[in-house]
Amino acid sequence: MLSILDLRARIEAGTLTPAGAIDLCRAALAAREPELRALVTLDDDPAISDSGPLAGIAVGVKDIIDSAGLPTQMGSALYEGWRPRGDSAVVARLKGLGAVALAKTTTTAFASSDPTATVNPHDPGHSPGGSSAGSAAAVGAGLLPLALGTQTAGSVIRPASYCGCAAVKPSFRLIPTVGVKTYSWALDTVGLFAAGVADVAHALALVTGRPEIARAEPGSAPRIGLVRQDFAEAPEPEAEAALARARQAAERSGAQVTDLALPPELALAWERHRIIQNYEGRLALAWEYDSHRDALPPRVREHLDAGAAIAAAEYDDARRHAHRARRVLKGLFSEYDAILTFSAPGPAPATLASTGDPRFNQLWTLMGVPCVNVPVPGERLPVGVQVIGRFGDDGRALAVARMIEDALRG
Ligand SMILES: NC(=O)CC(=O)O
Repeated sequence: MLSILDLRARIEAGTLTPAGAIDLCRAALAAREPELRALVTLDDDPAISDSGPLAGIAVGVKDIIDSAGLPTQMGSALYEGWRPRGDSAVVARLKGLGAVALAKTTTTAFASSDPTATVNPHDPGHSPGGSSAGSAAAVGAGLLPLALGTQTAGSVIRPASYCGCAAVKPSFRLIPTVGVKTYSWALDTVGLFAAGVADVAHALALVTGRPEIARAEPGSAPRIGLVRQDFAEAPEPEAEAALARARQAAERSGAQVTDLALPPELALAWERHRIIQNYEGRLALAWEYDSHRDALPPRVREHLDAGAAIAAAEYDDARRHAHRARRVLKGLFSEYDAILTFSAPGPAPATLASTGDPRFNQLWTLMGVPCVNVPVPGERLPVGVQVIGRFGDDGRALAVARMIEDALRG
């Protein structure tokens, strides 16, 4: 895969120019995009800066996130050809750092769960996941060093797990969602995909202006709670095996790993994630639903129908449960430095008709805590594991994730 850190080292050493780095991505895209179908649009003539810490780094931008000069089509015919005047906040920040918004990547319609045309880079008969399908597939295929996604349920961590790349769903609102099409204002979180955890940490530190995120250390013996979320359906054997390997890797690195059964408040919040997601989706997509319901694809129409049937009192009750669960989780993080759990129920589904199940992601999105996908090397399709930190402690979560990644690679 194309690593941000490797490309930047070559640029800073003078053995590669920023324009040359962009050309590497263009060549890689030309070779595999026809089969992968990860992109919606490609900028044929982007401005390429020679300065800035991300000069020469091509970025894939999920097609619900605005990038001036390129259409934002939301994965829906309703927005075909729609062009924003300006950049979203996160794209403006990336361009200010010297990065190039080279392409818009596929998204499920309105970042919901109707599959895209994108295929898994490791097996075209398998799903790349969603809703950030194109970003995960393009990075996992080694075509782009950095891509943007969003997560409302599991749309950053799950596709990264399926496509075998690192990713971070940061603490809630760490990256602004200004200029990003809203599905749920309480859940939507902008995330990053890159080749390895160190690349993701480097990019997050620059994008957020918090260099401490990339400098954080895991600590000499980090206390890790191994969570299986027994209240969710059991995972597949491949996910169990990946979690066991990650546990052993963490223990080899000096971590204390103990099994952690989540308190009941967390399960109650997990059950209510969909109430918040769909109630808010119905209101956020009111124009699309009220004026063009029949033009919506089946899954998003189904979710918005469900949202329309949720009473405000039920939504308010779900939010109270989420608030209580966040308080309980905050208390847990006084005893643990990180949580280790499944990134997805198993490897990518052997179908293009589904983007997979977010049941191991939705709770953490609702809690607003940082989540990192760590690819677990294997012969078969990729299966990742998820490292989760306390709210606002993104650097520590990434440091523990990197410790496990290094041990797995070792
Ligand atoms: N946007 C989302 O997070 C939906 C999903 O997990 O499929």
